[in-house]
Amino acid sequence: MTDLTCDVAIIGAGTAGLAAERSARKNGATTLLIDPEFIGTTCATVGCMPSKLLIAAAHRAHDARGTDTFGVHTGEVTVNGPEVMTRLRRLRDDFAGATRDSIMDLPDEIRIQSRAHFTGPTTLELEDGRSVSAKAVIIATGSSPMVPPPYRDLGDRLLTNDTLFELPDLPRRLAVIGGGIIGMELAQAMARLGVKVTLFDQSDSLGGTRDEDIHDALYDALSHEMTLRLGTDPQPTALEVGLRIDWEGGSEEFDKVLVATGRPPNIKGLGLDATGLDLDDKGMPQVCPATLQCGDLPIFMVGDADADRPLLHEASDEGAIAGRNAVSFPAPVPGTRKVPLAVTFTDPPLVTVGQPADEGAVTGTADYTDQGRAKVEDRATGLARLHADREGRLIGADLFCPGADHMAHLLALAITQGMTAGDMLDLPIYHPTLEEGLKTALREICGAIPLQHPGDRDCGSPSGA
Ligand SMILES: Cc1cc2nc3c(=O)[nH]c(=O)nc-3n(C[C@H](O)[C@H](O)[C@H](O)COP(=O)(O)OP(=O)(O)OC[C@H]3O[C@@H](n4cnc5c(N)ncnc54)[C@H](O)[C@@H]3O)c2cc1C
Ligand SMILES: NC(=O)c1ccc[n+]([C@@H]2O[C@H](COP(=O)([O-])OP(=O)(O)OC[C@H]3O[C@@H](n4cnc5c(N)ncnc54)[C@H](O)[C@@H]3O)[C@@H](O)[C@H]2O)c1
Repeated sequence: MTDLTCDVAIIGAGTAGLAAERSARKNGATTLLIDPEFIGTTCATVGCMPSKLLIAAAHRAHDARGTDTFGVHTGEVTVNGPEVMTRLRRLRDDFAGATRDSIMDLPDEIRIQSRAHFTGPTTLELEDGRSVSAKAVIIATGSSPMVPPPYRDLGDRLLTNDTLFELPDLPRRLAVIGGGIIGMELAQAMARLGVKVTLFDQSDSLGGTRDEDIHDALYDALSHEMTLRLGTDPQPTALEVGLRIDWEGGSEEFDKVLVATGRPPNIKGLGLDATGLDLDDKGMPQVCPATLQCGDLPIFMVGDADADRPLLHEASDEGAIAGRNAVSFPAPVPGTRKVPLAVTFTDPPLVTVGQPADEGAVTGTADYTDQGRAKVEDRATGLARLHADREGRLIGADLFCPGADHMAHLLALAITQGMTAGDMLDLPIYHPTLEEGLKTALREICGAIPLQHPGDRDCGSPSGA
């Protein structure tokens, strides 16, 4: 017997699931939003927002320590760990509370507090034994930290992004396992807050880069703030107090270890094998990135659950596309996917936009170690690489430089609009700004294509540009 029926059932009330529910309802469907907790999204509770709060405190400490060069003397800078963590949790709780309120604003009959698993392509069973029958199902179950076996028995010495933000105080010595996005952001933040940090990765390179020079600049910047041990196979041992990490050729003791070795999709226990979908060796179905449909069934997969572009704005976009397509099934419409944009909030930020420099691309470079505004601010470091096609149209960029998180949006706009390097040079670029640094890269592309240089466009550089 079916206990609940709807047009579209959404499993998971995170960013992607909430967007999917809104979209399906806006398109005329009756919906059910199923989640065991409704505690707020990963972004608000244990992801984007608390991590940025920690990073914000770290930036303040770093800037406070760096004032002497301006002739401004603040005296010794001290970091009060409990105060840092208390502010973090207070604001984090506000963000999470606002998200929870928006969930609670949904009509009661839509919210089903339970875990769900498939019993067929469009039928689900809830933990309390009730069943759900829908015309379409959207999977929006997110992802969770993967903790490799040797770290699982470390008790409270082990931290992941699920537990780090609950610490009452900052640890004195922290091992970070995984030099990907989470590892780099949190390792640098902790180091700037006075924690002695060693970052381990089994790979020889740090994550998030696709350009060798950008990687070298990133490595150089981080290596001044923490110990980097790449290409190692770290192995932990619990001590009476804290833990020891051994690797080939060395060992070091720590108070805590943060494991940031990736976040696989939450598909365990979902019963995907009951759907009839073809599953790969990881148990994942094929998901069309344009429609978010799984195979040819009325099942859609969005957000971190589909493992493609696991970022906040992509989770919202995917939810909205899938919500609409779940209603229009069996005629899903390909959604417009935005220019890929990823920002790692290190200082300076690490950014990728659009395509990498594939064969045939023309690349221009801007050096930020000698850029006027960056020098004014005592932040002169890193570089930007802009990539164009053979016609000079911008197709992508890799940046590790001050202001990269903001300039990335300008570049995404230019790529979306099909602008050439010359078109960008025809826009007003204020002096002296970080954006001005990009002119060097744009001019290099124009020269290499070559693009016609309008007779009335100046090619000089103002002082400190
Ligand atoms: C530390 C950290 C920092 C980050 N920083 C950024 C950032 O700065 N910028 C950025 O763009 N992205 C960032 N991200 C990534 C971003 O947070 C995620 O991409 C986004 O939150 C994914 O949203 P989602 O809806 O897919 O998943 P979630 O928000 O995790 O939602 C999944 C929901 O599914 C529910 N669920 C799971 N299984 C079941 C089941 N069987 N039945 C019912 N419900 C179920 C869960 O309870 C949960 O509510 C960060 C992530 C982390 C971890
Ligand atoms: N600013 C942002 O947008 C932001 C911030 C944080 C997280 N996120 C999202 O969260 C996702 C997950 O981030 P993440 O950093 O956990 O994963 P990741 O995939 O970016 O990095 C994992 C790293 O761990 C290493 N690793 C794996 N197993 C290991 C082991 N046993 N020992 C040592 N190293 C090991 C890998 O080589 C890799 O470098 C990201 O893909 C991103 O989408 C985004």
